[in-house]
Amino acid sequence: MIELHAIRKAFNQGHENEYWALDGIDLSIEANKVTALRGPSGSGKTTLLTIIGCLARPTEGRVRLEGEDISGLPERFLTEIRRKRFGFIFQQFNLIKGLSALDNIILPAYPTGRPRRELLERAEELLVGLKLGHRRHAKVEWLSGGEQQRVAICRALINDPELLIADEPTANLDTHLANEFMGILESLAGQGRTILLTSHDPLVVESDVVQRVIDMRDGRIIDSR
Ligand SMILES: Nc1ncnc2c1ncn2[C@@H]1O[C@H](COP(=O)(O)OP(=O)(O)OP(=O)(O)O)[C@@H](O)[C@H]1O
Repeated sequence: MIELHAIRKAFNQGHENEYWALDGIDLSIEANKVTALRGPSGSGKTTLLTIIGCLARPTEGRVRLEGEDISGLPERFLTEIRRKRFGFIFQQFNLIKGLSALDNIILPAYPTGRPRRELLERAEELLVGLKLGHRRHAKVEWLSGGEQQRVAICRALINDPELLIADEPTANLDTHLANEFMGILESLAGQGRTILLTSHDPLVVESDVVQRVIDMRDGRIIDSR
């Protein structure tokens, strides 16, 4: 689905504090699989996610999506790809306070022009699927951490993305909620979704739901199984 070729990423390029967060990544992310990036803090996992998700551009190297080289596309095309084909679940969930669960979920779908009624129906369906239908009108700041994450998952799914990207999805969850998240992941994987996540949580990377683990260190891939 996605192929990376010789990806390098520098921060503060040309300055005294130039830092190469990724240093030669060749990787192919397969469709319909759950892949995890594992590695110590600072190994480049999040940086790699942002490049795969078209949130950032590599300094060097090529990214191909379904065979098409997207590395050089203008920003508006990348935004379009991001919106239509990827769903993101961030570590801090990034929900908008003051808005209800439903309103948070439909936000990424506004630019698509789909009718609000249709979006609300789909958002409700997603919430019910994650056993949170009864909290649909609650403001997100009233929800527990696990509930907030489920809202974030619904939001990531509202545009029916081919690839779901999650950065340290269990970092803010206790063991019980982390197990609950793994159950959700299992059902999403069962629907044939392609999922890419970063994690150093053994509960995630050692679970049977994760089909491929890629080990990173110092901006490189050191192992892959
Ligand atoms: N905007 C930035 N400016 C400068 N350096 C950065 C920037 N973003 C990341 N880095 C550096 O790049 C390296 C890789 O960071 P990255 O966030 O990808 O690591 P990570 O493996 O996801 O770590 P963690 O597990 O702690 O989230 C780190 O050393 C980090 O300090």
